[in-house]
Amino acid sequence: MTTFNELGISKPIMKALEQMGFEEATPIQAQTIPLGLQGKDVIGQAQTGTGKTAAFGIPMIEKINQDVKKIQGLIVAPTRELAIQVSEEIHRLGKFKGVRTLPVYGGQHMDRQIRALKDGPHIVVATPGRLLDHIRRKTINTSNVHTAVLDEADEMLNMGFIDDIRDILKVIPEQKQTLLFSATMPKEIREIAATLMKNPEEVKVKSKEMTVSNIDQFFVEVHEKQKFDTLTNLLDIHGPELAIIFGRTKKRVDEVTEGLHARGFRAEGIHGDLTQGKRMSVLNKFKNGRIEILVATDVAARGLDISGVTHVYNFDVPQDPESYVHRIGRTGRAGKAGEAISFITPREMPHLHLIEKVTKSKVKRMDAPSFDEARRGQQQVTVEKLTSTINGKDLGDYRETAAELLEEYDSVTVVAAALKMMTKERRNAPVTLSSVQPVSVKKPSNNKGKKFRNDNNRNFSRGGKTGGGRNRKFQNKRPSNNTSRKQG
Ligand SMILES: Nc1ncnc2c1ncn2[C@@H]1O[C@H](COP(=O)(O)OP(=O)(O)OP(=O)(O)O)[C@@H](O)[C@H]1O
Ligand SMILES: [Mg+2]
Repeated sequence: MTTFNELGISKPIMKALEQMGFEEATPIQAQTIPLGLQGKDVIGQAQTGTGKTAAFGIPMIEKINQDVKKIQGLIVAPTRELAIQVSEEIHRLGKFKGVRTLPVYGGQHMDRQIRALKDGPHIVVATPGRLLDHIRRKTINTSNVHTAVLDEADEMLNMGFIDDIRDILKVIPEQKQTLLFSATMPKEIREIAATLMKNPEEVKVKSKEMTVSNIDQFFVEVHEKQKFDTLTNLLDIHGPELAIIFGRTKKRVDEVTEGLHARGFRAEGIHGDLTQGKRMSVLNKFKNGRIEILVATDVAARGLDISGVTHVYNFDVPQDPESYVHRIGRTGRAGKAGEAISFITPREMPHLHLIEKVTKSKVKRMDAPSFDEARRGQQQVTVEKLTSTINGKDLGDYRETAAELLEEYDSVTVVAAALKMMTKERRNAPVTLSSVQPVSVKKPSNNKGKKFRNDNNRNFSRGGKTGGGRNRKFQNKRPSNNTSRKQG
């Protein structure tokens, strides 16, 4: 265990960490903060939800001279929502030092952005396309940047972004420090990374699996046509606090969302075809629990840190093992428990085996529940609510009313009626989705860099609070590292 004090962190940042409830450094933070402070180039790999943002954020903030109103730190992230989230975390960490941070991303008014940039932020967190736009218009000056970070580095160095990244790094002073972070780092991407850095130190938090141990991983073998019923049955049984359902395409996301509405679930979809305003509003609704289900393309797979996500469903199997790691990593963050359930059609079983092999994790079989089991599962969710009320709350004058009721009816009838009222019975509306092709196994050598940038993967950004809170001690049962890659 390493305390932040031992890492030699300055007072204003210590104060921020205390306010954020960070009690001790996570392994990736303990290992990379000293290197960052020494000015070394670093490739940092650690599992999802283990605090990589602060691992690169803290040393960057330490090195900012807040009296110089120029951009000194640049962080590049693959999606808009992620740029906003990282910017918010950097703001929280740096506020007592007076460090000013600005997120800069596509889909936002250029004029407003230019005005905010004129105010002289110290750190800019940007998506690559919009950043390049500003560099070309000379509305962002990178000549004072001493630290550059690529968050989700393997994704940023993948086919869709690599040229932009090279162009961005070209205009930053040669003597800069470059930090690359991700939960996944396929070998061929690591090789590209090394060409952009000076003798980078590679820090890999040791762990057998790429995925975090606090996520229980399951698969359900299910035919395409049965997927939707299986999904709603599972949702009834699991009663997730917040759930993310990943679908392969935008159309798929829209159809699943509509289907869920038809069956009475509070769900909204998020993908790259929506306006930025809509994307933000959907994400915010999800974060404050006004909707309980987010249906998403891979645009939401990387980096997003939303507290309360208890379940991730891969309605469609992810295209590659790295995407699997990031998708399921939206739950089980900061030591919390989570469950991930992947739907696999019989023809896709080899693909599941590839995922297991590359991530070195065991995905357990779960039987698809029947409609009857789902009904009983729903009732069980109600029973749990009822028992926690019995145990936890002062029932006051409800007891009196209950006693009166029991003079008139027998106890089983009274409890059954209460359960029926409390249970959200689903409408069993028929839902048919358009058919899709099963995913086939890709040969491992098949230039991994060139993955399908199929959907809206680019330009996802997320806004809003990170799971804040007091005393957030990392209870990671088995701290380990992980791996990540593309999407955007
Ligand atoms: N030392 C710490 N103690 C307690 N909580 C922490 C600590 N460091 C980070 N956190 C919290 O843990 C959560 C996950 O952190 P973060 O988003 O940086 O993870 P990550 O490693 O970047 O994950 P991903 O690979 O999914 O991007 C955040 O809510 C963050 O505020
Ligand atoms: Mg991250």
